[in-house]
Parts: sequence; structure tokens; C-alpha cells
Amino acid sequence: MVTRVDSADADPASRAAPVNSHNEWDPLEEVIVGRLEGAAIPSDHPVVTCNIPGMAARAQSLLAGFHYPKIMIEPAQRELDHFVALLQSLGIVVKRPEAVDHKKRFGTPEWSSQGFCNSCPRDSLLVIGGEIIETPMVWPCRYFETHSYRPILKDYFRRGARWTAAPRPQLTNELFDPEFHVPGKGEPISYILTEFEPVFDAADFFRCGRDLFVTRSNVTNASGIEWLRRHLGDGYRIHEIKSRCPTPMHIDTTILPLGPGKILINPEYIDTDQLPAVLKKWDILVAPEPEPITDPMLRITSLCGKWLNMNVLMVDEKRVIVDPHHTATMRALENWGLEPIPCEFLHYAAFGGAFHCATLDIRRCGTLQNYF
Ligand SMILES: NC(=[NH2+])NCCC[C@H](N)C(=O)O
Repeated sequence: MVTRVDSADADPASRAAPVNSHNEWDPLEEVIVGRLEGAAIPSDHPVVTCNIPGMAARAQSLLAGFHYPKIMIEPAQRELDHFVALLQSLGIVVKRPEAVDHKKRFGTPEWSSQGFCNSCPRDSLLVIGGEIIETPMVWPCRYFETHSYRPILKDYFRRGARWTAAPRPQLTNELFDPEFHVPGKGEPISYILTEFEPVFDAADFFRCGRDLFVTRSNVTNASGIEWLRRHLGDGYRIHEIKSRCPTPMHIDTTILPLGPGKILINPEYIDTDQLPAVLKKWDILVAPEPEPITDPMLRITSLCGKWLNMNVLMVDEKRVIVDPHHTATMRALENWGLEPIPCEFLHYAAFGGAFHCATLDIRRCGTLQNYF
């Protein structure tokens, strides 16, 4: 049952709003897409290495701070260019962050680091209705990532958007549990973060109107979730979803809504009995196994686990952008009544994700509603 809370027709200002996105599926009008220029291999801080697959973590700790080699950038850049062209051909306005050299060193009074890249706007910026929030990120190499989006953010601000930054975390040793190890099979899920200060990545949340869903992770602690809850106030409810992923970072390979009443889950990480009661009323669509990645280069360099087949972008309630490598996923989406639009994107995994990660919806045509 969908209850209309606000009506855009009654409020012409909200129709003209530069930032307006309440969920993951309303018709997409404007989106930010990340960049690869200037990308540098992320640092080997424990909060980075605990989140990435073993092989990539070993290679990365040797090469941290160097620019990504051309052999990795070029194929990913070709895919990215096609993805941007595809979005534009669908009539969607595409905005891009500035190209910056992420090899540059920066610091706070307590530490210094080189950068990473701005491939994944989904992680550092959270759009809730007409507000855009810079999130308090925990990877030191991502501390200033939102600066490359500042020209866009200032433009949205000038045109009336609400622009907020969560308190900048200190990221000192007190935030990290020195005893932490990635839980093995049978061990309970644990996290590297303490509650020293609030931290969260935007990509640990997804939005369904007045209800937001979050997974705690190695980049989002309970204080971070509480900060957002208080910041948003009574108009929103935040529900925590339990994930069995031993290296949790970002919700969009674990569970993602495809439309009102439709939720896609990763059967390895989600125990449906443990879902928040409100979601149990929705159709639960179980993601098929991803097709294996056989190219050794893609296998070694991926910063992600295998479930990027789920990391899709909804153009609207029907059309969904998905990698054609994942044939079973394409077929499943069709069987669920959706129209998959294929777009090759496997090389982007070395930079942190796929379609959902690489984008940030700025405007979707729709209003704030209550879906539960
Ligand atoms: N928004 C993102 N950057 N998502 C990427 C999710 C990656 C996730 N940690 C995995 O390995 O599957």
C-alpha cells in the first residue's frame, strides 16, 4: 500500500528542485557519474585492507599511492564512456566530478595520506529528498574525496538545494580495534570500528521514501547511523539490516530495492528470517549466482567480492542497467518483469564497484512517500 505524503503537483518548487531523489527506482532525470582520471591505488591502512579481497590487498599494499597503471584504467575508461553515453541516450542529465590527481598527499594534525579516486560518488554523498549530505568517510585516502564534487555541489546549493556535511571524523587510532581480524567461517560477524566517533559511508544505506535501510559495516558504525537518524528527525525511519558478509562495506552487493514492493537479496549474505519485519512483506527476489570471472587480470585486481551482478542501476521501475556478463541475472530480471539494459562494466571492479556504486542519483521524478 502506497500512501502519498507530499504531492509535487501541489508544490511546484519541489518540481524545480535541483536535487530531488527519495528512492532507488523513480524515473531517473539527473545523475552524477564518477571518474577514473588521476586514480591512485588506495593506502594499506587496516580499514582499507580488511575490506578488499586477499589477492588485491596484497598487490595493493605493495603499490599503495602509485597511480593505477594504464592497462587497468584504459579498458575501464572505455566501459565508463559507454555507460555515460547510454545514460545520456536515455535522456538522463549526467554530471561529472572534476578530474584531480589523487596521488597528492594531504593531512590532518594527526596523520597524512594520499588519495584514492572518485569512481564511486555513491559512497561519499547521500541524497535524501532535496538534501545532499557529505558523509564522514573512514578510509583516510578518501577524506577529501567530496572536494572533486564541490563545483557541482555549489551549483546545486546556488539553485536551492540543502547541502550538509556530517562532522569530519578525526580518524585517529581510537576509532580502530587493534584486535580486529576478519571473522572466519562460523565466527560471529565483527567490525574493525569502535564507537569513538560517528562515521558512515553513504553506500551503506538505501532509500525507500520515508524508510531508509542500513547495514553496519567496516566503514559505518552505530554512532554514524545514530547521527543520521537524529539529523533526519521524525520524518524518517532507519532500519538496520543484518548481513552475514564477513567483510561488510556497502549495502549494494547485499540487498537493493528494485521498485516499491520488490527487494533483491544476496542469498549468501542475507538470511530472510532476519530481515526487518517491514521488508518481509515485499517480494523477495533472490539474486542468481554471478557468472564466474575468468580473466586473471580482472580476478586479481577487483576491489570487490563476486556479487557485483547485483549492483544494478534502476532507470525507472522497469528498466535496469546490468552487466551482460551475468546472463543468469539478466534472465532473472526479465522473469521478474523488468527490462534489462546491458552495459559492459567488469573492469570498473578494480576501482570499487559497478553501476550503483559509480552513480549518485540527483533527481528522480517523484515525491516523498510512505511505502510501508
Ligand atoms: N557502493 C559501492 N562502492 N559498492 C561496492 C560494494 C563492494 C562490496 N564491498 C563488495 O565487495 O562486494
